[in-house]
Amino acid sequence: MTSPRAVLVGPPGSGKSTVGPLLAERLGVDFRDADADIEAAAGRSIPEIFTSDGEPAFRELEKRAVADGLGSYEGVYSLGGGAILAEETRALLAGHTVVFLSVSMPAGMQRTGMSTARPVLAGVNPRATYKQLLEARLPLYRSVATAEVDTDERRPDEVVDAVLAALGEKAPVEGTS
Ligand SMILES: Nc1ncnc2c1ncn2[C@@H]1O[C@H](COP(=O)(O)OP(=O)(O)O)[C@@H](O)[C@H]1O
Ligand SMILES: O=C(O)C1=C[C@@H](OP(=O)(O)O)[C@@H](O)[C@H](O)C1
Ligand SMILES: [Mg+2]
Repeated sequence: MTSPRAVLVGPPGSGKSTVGPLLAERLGVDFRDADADIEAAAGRSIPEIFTSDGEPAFRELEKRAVADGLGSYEGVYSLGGGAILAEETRALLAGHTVVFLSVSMPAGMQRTGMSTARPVLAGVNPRATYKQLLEARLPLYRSVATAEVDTDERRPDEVVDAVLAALGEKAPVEGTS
């Protein structure tokens, strides 16, 4: 049975899609992003899927994509921020190496603020939406995580260092790899 080397979870803006490829490069493994897989399979962007089919339909696609990925990927695997909302997905994550990338509300808002790519943050009061989302999901991220890394004060490459340390993998010394 194959298993991803590390699964990245966390709220929108925690840096899963940015840190994932950097982490994969450092570990010398492949990278996959569940959102990219869903978009490729559907032939549509995530906002398009939300608009035409609605969030429940997106969550179904997400559940199937993540179940496939967890069973077949061996590299670093970044999930969308809401993947852990599905109880089946949380159950499937048991036994995997799951890193929760945490982010505070101000930093997460700043990182996601300029983008329209996340329908869950669209609306009249993105601040309240983001706060609610963090509060509701924090226990879920923690329930599946085998390690937690705070991303607030770290650049993406520093997040990678912290993830490698949390996984017990020594970060290669500059210039020796
Ligand atoms: N550690 C970080 N420090 C500063 N900006 C970051 C960091 N990680 C990600 N970003 C930026 O935040 C935005 C969202 O990152 P992304 O990787 O898409 O997050 P996620 O996949 O978790 O939603 C991007 O513009 C990215 O460049
Ligand atoms: O938090 C969420 O519910 C979502 C987060 C997005 O991924 P990122 O966390 O990578 O932004 C994407 O899966 C979709 O827009 C829904
Ligand atoms: Mg992402």
